[in-house]
Amino acid sequence: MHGLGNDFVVIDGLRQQVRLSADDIRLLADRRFGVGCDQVLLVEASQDPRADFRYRIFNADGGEVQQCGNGARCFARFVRDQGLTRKDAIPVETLSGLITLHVQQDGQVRVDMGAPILEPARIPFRAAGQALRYPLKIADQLIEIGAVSMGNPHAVLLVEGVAQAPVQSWGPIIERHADFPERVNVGFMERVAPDHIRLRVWERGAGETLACGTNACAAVVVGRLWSLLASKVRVSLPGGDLLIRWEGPGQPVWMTGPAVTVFEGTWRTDTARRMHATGNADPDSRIAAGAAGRTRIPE
Ligand SMILES: N[C@H](CCC[C@H](N)C(=O)O)C(=O)O
Repeated sequence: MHGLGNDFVVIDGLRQQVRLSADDIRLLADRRFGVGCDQVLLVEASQDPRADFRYRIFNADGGEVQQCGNGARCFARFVRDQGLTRKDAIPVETLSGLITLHVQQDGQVRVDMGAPILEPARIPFRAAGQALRYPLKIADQLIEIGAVSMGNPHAVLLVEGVAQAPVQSWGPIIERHADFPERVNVGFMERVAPDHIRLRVWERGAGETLACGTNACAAVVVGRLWSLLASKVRVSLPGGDLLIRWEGPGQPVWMTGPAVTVFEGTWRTDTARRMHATGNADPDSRIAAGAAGRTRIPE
């Protein structure tokens, strides 16, 4: 499935017993040796009486994370299309708490992503205290960022134009900056108008993606805190547009956008693991292929 080109392998953990290691996730997410995706979503029964389901989110690097905006919409589409619920308002448990998904008549999904978290310790982000703008030293430069959690951590910086933004160079540096002890997703925001931004995102554990729902929320929060944006903003990402609404501190962020199913299938974990384990690519050629960016070869 995908939400604006941010793609997912969504696994039914309700009607089958699923146990995947971090290696399995990396292999499944690999675009040559596996199926290929930015994140893997695992749908399971909820432990929370207020929700019928929980869904777990794993980045392509195998790490489990707290929240995923595009993934939440795809989860809603999945449980509806699989006949697992007939509700229009679907409460779901995630690592960062309960969120409610609304499947609309037009096929779009509207999500209450909860209120943004601005206290540095809860992002987590190392800072002297809470502020609107934070200095961040990268290489020999001092840049200014906003820092927000949507259940998962986000840094947002303003750029003149997203096309020339240093996503590939600064993205990985900021993702692993010492001031973000759990790493961070990095948004490069171009303000077009009070109700319109362009955004490119280097995602924690996945690299640059075509869209990132939680960073779109975080960017609008930062833009409003910096008095640059209105309460309703069209966020144009490389994969398409999201509509984000935020009335101000303490209020929830609402995200509306599409969710598309592109394929259904069966992943043969046994053969995939065995075939990969016996793969005879010699280390040098694997490294060369990886270096050429042709594929992300799991270790
Ligand atoms: N890379 C994110 C998880 C996926 C978020 C993104 N795909 C979205 O749509 O919000 C993280 O490590 O927190």
